[in-house]
Amino acid sequence: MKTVMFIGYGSMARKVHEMLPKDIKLSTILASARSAERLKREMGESVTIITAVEELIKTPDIAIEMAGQEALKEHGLKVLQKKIPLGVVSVGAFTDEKFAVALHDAAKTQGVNIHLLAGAVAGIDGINAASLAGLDKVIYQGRKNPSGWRGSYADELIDYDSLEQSTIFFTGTAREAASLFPDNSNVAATIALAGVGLDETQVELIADPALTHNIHHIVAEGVFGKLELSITGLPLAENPRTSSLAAFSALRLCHQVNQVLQL
Ligand SMILES: NC(=O)C1=CN([C@@H]2O[C@H](COP(=O)(O)OP(=O)(O)OC[C@H]3O[C@@H](n4cnc5c(N)ncnc54)[C@H](O)[C@@H]3O)[C@@H](O)[C@H]2O)C=CC1
Ligand SMILES: O=C([O-])CC(=O)C(=O)O
Repeated sequence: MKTVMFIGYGSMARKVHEMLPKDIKLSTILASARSAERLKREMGESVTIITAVEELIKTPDIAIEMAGQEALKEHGLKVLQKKIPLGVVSVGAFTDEKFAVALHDAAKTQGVNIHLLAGAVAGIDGINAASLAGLDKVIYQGRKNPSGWRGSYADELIDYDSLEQSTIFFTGTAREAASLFPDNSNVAATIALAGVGLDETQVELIADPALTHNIHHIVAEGVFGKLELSITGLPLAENPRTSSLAAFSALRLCHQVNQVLQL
């Protein structure tokens, strides 16, 4: 039986746990100090709850971060230093160049991989393949109901009470988007790292009170031709910021632990 450690046990991680394949066991949760005691009561003996990588007793086959950019910065390096492959959803942390280099070097030294998950979007494979031949431009638009932006830096840019129609409240680069909106725009960083980079990928963020889904629209043009892709993703019931597909992309990595055929 292969084992997985989750870093963070919020909306996304709970969904992945609920759907884990039978041959993968959640052995450990690396939780925040605030939630550790509550999780110990909830999980009983079945899952070990720790708050630091140093407390790890049995090494899992893979660790998946689903806790936020700061948590990735807190635990990512230590996970890799234990030779544990690492799945990452808070890809926006890679906007911090020093951290990105340190994480990359640690993985290389230890001989393990970092899996940057596609998260809430699709088409990362195609964008990455196209980038090898040359991409002229990549544009990402993220549209959510205002509830999907609340609690972020958007609060300073949007007057929620008077918002009646679809409104672009941010235009900038993927680097700016993923660092200004760390819980809502990690996909901008993922698309950028697959394609033309964090400073060349154009991003527009939109609040639309009529929306019940999170809409991700990507346009990429280059030597290969043109890609235009739109995802109308259902948010997780527990967290309107997070599209359910992001959880399923982490679930996919759990499946891949036992898969010979890697799609
Ligand atoms: N790439 C993508 O498509 C997406 C990425 N994300 C990223 O995934 C993260 C998780 O999303 P949700 O589960 O919806 O958020 P959530 O807020 O429901 O859960 C986050 C969990 O992480 C825990 N946590 C926070 N700091 C921690 C730390 N230092 N160590 C251990 N645990 C810690 C919290 O206690 C909470 O249980 C988001 O913060 C965002 O960075 C979210 C949506 C899409
Ligand atoms: O789940 C989504 O719709 C995208 C998201 O929050 C992120 O990229 O951080």
